[in-house]
Amino acid sequence: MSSAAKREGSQMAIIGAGSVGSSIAFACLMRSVVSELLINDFNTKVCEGQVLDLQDAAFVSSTKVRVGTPKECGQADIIVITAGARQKPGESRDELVLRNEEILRSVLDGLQPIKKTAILMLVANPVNVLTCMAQKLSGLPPHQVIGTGTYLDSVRFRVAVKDCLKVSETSVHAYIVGDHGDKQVAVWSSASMGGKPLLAFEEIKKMDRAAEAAKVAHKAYKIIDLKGATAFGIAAVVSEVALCITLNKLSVVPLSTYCDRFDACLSFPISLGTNGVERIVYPEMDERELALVEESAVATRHACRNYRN
Ligand SMILES: NC(=O)C1=CN([C@@H]2O[C@H](COP(=O)(O)OP(=O)(O)OC[C@H]3O[C@@H](n4cnc5c(N)ncnc54)[C@H](O)[C@@H]3O)[C@@H](O)[C@H]2O)C=CC1
Ligand SMILES: CC(=O)C(=O)O
Repeated sequence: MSSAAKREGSQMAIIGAGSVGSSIAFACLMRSVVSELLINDFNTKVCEGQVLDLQDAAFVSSTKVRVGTPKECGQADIIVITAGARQKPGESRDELVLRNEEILRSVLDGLQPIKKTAILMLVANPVNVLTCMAQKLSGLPPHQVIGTGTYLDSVRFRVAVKDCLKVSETSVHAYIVGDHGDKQVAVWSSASMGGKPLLAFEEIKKMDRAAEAAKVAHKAYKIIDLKGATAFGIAAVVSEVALCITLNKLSVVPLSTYCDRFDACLSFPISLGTNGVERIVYPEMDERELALVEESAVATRHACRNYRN
């Protein structure tokens, strides 16, 4: 089936039309990811403004865009949730949890009944905790509820490595796993480029790897200090994830889902298609990396204690 045919008639809904929601809408519009984009925000004035602005850009796209009611959004094939408070400078993602759990609860209520085959994608932070909550409360099977997890962190990681090795980032196979936040883990031990372990390259041996991983983990803080929010990176990520879904690409990308090995919603490479998560891949990790992932699993289990069976 051609890409265009596969996308025919497909709808994506974006809940939350702030910086992140509107940037995601723009990225998806530019890439004609679906036939129709529905945008919803409880701030109806901002929502209408964003939609009118996006409609001005739609002439280069085959996607139509309009305001959607919560009920209409609940019937979309892909539902992206960005509604939520964002970090103030210096604030961690975890500190948003109480505010954003409340918002997510009301968003999910408004979307019901959610289309049985929909893929629900959480973007609002803390994304692992909200993914766990949505797996429990949305009524969808867990493999249809994902979070953007450490995809953006992994992109940031690959850029650091490609700058060091002077190759394109698509040639670097490297993942940040676990937490999309301060406890994220850079998996150096099994990362590779051109079939060769990263740790076997002289440039990587000489690199201050701990400092590079810390820079990746702190990049969002730096952007928030400078401009108040991050938006373009996550927008590119969501457009790519949405294409994986609409085109049933089965690409392996790091996203949040329930990980049985750690009994928590964490971010690990998964293969993703139209039906959602097809498989989870746990990369080889050394003892230190594994211990750090276990630490973030404990923290996530604790944060999700009210939404676990
Ligand atoms: N997962 C990731 O990699 C990233 C996640 N984020 C997260 O995305 C979230 C949104 O960030 P921004 O767009 O910068 O914030 P923002 O403040 O610009 O936009 C949030 C929007 O949500 C809306 N909203 C709040 N409650 C709602 C409800 N019940 N129903 C509908 N809309 C509602 C607000 O009216 C506002 O327009 C934050 O939690 C932020 O931390 C941001 C960047 C990357
Ligand atoms: C804000 C956020 O989660 C990020 O840019 O990574």
